[in-house]
Amino acid sequence: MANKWFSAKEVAAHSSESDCWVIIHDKVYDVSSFVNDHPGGKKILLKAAGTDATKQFDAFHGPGVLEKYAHFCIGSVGEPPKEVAAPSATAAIDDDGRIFGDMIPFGDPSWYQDWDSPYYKDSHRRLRKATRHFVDTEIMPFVHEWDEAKQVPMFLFTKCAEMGILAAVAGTGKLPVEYFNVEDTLFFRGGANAIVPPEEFDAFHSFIVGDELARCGSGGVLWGICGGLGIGLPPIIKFGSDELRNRIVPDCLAGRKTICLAITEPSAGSDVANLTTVSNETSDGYIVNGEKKWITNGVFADYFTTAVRTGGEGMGGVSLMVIERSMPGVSTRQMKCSGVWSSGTAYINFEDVAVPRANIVGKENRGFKYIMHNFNHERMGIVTQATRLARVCLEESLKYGSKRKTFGTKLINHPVIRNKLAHMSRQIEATHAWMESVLYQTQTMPEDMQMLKLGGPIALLKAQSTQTLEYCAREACQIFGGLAYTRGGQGEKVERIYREVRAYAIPGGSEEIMLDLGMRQSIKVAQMFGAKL
Ligand code: HEM
Repeated sequence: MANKWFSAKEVAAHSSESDCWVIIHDKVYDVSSFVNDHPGGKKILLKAAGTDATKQFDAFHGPGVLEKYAHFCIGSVGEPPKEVAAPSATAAIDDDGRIFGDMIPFGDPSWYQDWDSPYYKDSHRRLRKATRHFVDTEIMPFVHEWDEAKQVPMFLFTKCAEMGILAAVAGTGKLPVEYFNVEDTLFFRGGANAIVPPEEFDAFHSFIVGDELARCGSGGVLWGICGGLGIGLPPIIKFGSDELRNRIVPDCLAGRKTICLAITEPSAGSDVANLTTVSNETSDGYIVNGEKKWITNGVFADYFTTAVRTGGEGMGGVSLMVIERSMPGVSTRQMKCSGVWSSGTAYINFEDVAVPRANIVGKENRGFKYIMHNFNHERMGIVTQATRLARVCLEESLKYGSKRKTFGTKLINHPVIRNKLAHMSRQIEATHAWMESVLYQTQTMPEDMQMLKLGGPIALLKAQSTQTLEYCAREACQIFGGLAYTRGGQGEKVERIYREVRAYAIPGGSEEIMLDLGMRQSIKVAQMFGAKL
């Protein structure tokens, strides 16, 4: 951004179609080259030419527009400061990290807003700040573009790897330091002085990265970055042979290759035990035939961690194996879905694909167990994202509601709107508190106990989070009115989130299955521990 200073009089001299400047929030924008392309129209922009158009601008645009068009900024209005500029307001209030973010009520979790919490320490606060900066500058301004293009750019994976994001969300509960160089990442380099010293990494660090990423307000971008990696890689890290791990994991964590999990089929969704992709054994491996459907990242992934029937019927005959895009007989096509557009949801065909024995994950016919191992982690990822997306709906509604006026007063002054905001807030805060409590168990409870005791609560929590998301998305759309019915612009996030609700409520266990499983499992576990039911 240029560091020049202009008087209001100087700006006023640039008020024609070929020479058009406007002042917005004390910054001067030269929009001469944009007049004819302005989505709101040429005339309306020209009417504001040479003037301070802050008020009109704020009424019609979301905050991301100025970031995206920062290249039009040629300087500021007023006198240059006599001394070196004071630190920004955010830096001033951010010294001890107790206050962070915009302070919109319930727009961020309570530990951002000066509440005490037993879960977070300085490394969590530093990570929160670094991740937010990355999302604000490298992701948020481009989300709409990527979504409309129906793909995230491949350079995003290397950027995320360089931050340490891919390693943080790789999903094994700890940092997979054997497979990436911590000194190559912003988060983890520097030993004891790192943003997060690697040995301090815990479930809350991973959670913060997922939570802050979800502020981008796009399930497509979120799943584009980590929807495949977060569930496709853990089985390999946990159960793969040394050779398989060393061949695949470092490339995926460095963003050089991408991976996805291929389980669901056209006729086997939540019903994993009945999948029909089959293999015939050969002397050096398998010949695989079958179809997979709704596979996140399948459009571009290099590796498919695939559930294949290698044995008899039911869950005991399923293996996990890594199928590679380069293998003859693999073809993928993009599916047309309501949401998560940029995540590359694919329909996959395997036709006589020869898969070497070395690509089997763990032991033959143990795939069902490995898949089950993944579920708690996958569901907690969905809970994290769904809860933040619900918060985004609330935050956007509060921001919009405090500038949009109807019947002579701001929307937030209408009790009927405040009632909606209240119901959104109470559900988000309740879900968030439960989520933190469960997360804490994932880092204190032995892993075998987690499998037993957390499966039920996590299933219920998943349903809680997606129903909260559904409620908040709906109410936010009502608050935004027509703006939530058009793609892009001020209602961009809520319009998209509303379309993406089902992408959270169905995969990873539909609400119906989650609610039933959650109760069934909880009753069974309680009985095991002595409840007389
Ligand atoms: C730096 C200057 C400006 C830029 C970069 C800009 C950019 C944009 C963009 C990208 C949109 C599409 C909607 C969105 O993404 O939010 C838009 C829409 C619009 N803009 Fe601007 N704009 C500027 C200044 C202004 C000014 C000064 C006015 C009014 C005086 C204005 C009035 C509008 C209107 C009425 C719309 C349509 C809103 C709608 O669809 O609801 N813009 N502008």
